Amino acid sequence: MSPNSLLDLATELLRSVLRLDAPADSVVSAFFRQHKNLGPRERQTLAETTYAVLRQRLAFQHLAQSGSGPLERRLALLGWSGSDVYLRGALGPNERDWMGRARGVSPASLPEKQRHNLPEWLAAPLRAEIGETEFWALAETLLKPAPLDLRVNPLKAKREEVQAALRAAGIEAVTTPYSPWGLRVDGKPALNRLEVFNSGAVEVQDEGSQLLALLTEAKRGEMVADFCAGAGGKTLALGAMMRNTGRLYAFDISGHRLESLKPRLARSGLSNVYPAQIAHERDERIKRLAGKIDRVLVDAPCSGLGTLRRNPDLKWRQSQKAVDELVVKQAAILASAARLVKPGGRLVYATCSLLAVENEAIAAAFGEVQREFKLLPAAEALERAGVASATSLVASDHLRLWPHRHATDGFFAAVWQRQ
Ligand SMILES: C[S@@+](CC[C@H](N)C(=O)[O-])C[C@H]1O[C@@H](n2cnc3c(N)ncnc32)[C@H](O)[C@@H]1O
Repeated sequence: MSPNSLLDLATELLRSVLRLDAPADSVVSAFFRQHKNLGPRERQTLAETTYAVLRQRLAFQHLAQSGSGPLERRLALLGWSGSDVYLRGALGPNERDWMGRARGVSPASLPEKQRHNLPEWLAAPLRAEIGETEFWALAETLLKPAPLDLRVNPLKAKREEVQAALRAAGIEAVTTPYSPWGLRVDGKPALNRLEVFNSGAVEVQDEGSQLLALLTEAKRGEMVADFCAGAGGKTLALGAMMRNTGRLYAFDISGHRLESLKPRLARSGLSNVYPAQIAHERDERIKRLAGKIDRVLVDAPCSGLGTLRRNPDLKWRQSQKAVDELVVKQAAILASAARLVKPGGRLVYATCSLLAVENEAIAAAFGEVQREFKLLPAAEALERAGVASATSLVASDHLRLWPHRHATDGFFAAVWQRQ
C-alpha cells in the first residue's frame, strides 16, 4: 500500500476512535474487518499509531494547533508508529517541516496537563493518593505500552518448560518477579500459532491478575465462586489452583463474556467449572448457594483505570459521573456476593482501578457493616501462595499494585474471612 493510502487510513481510523463512543479495541477490530486487505505490518502501524495518539492525546492536540489539513491527520503524524522513511513518502515539504518542528518540541516545555495527559477529574485524586513525585512517575509509566504477561497453567506444564518452548520458537520470556506462574514476553509475538498456547499450557494474563487469583488460596475439593467471571481469566487460574477438583462457579451477568470463557476452558483441560449467567447480583441462584461457598472472588466491574497502558481510551471515556455510579454497583455486588461465603470461608474484593473510592472506600464501608467478616492481611495470604516479595505489594493490609512501582496493571484487593 502507498504511504499516502496508509496515512489516510490512519486518519480515518483515528476519526472513528476519537469519537470515544465505543472501546478503542473494538473500533480498531471492526475497522480491520472492513479492510481485509491490510497486511500484518500495516495493521500493527495503524493500531499502534492510534494507541499512541490516545495515550498522548492532550500533548498531541496542543502540538496540532499549528499546521493545516485535517486534525486527525496531524495527530496521526505525531503518533506515527511505523517507519518514518516510509511515512516521508506521503508528505509534501510543508507537512514535513511542520512534523519536524512539532516532534522537536521538548515534552518538558509543555504545560502540566499536556505532560501528564490525564483529565483533571482523574489527575487530582491520583495526586492526592500518591503525592506529587510519584504522580509524575505514574503518569510517565501510563504513557508506555504494557508488557505481555503469560500465566503458565500448572496442570499442563512447568514454567521452565514453557520458557524453553517459547525460546525454541524465537520468543524470549523472563519469569515475573512476584507470581510463581508468570512469564513476561519480549514484544508482541503472535501466540495463537504456538503449541504451548493451543495446548492450554499458557494464557495471556497480567501478573497483577494472577496475584488476585493467588490471594484466594483456593484448594483441592473446595466450593469456589468467581462472582464476576467475565471471560474467565481468573476462573482459569482458580480452577488450576483447585487442581481441577471441587466445584468452581463462574457467575456473570454477561452471557456474551461467559461464552468467550468456553474455548479457554476447553484449552485449559478444566472440568470443574460451572459457568452461569445471572440476571443481577441478587439472582435466585445466588440465594440458593448462600453460606455454602469456601472462597468467593469478586472481581468487580470498575473504571478499569489501572489498565490505562493497555486501554488508554478509558481515561477519555470514563468520567467522574461513571465512577460515582460504579461505586454504588460495587458495594451492592460485594454485599450480595458476601452472602455466599460459609463460616470460616474467604471473600476477596478486587478491582483494576487506581482510585481509592472504588477500592479502600468500598472495602472500609463493607467492613464497617459486615462485622462477621475479619480483614486478613493480604501479604500473609500471598506469602502462603508462594508470591515473592509479598510485603512490597501491600498497603494497609490490602493488595495495591501500581504500574510504575510493580510493572503490573493497577490492582486492588481486600481479603476477609467470615467468622
Ligand atoms: C472486571 S470484569 C471481570 C474480569 C474477569 N474476572 C477476568 O478475570 O477476566 C467485571 C465483570 O463483572 C460483570 N458484572 C457486572 N455487573 C455484575 C453483577 N451485578 N453481577 C455479576 N457480574 C457483574 C461484568 O459483566 C464483567 O464481566
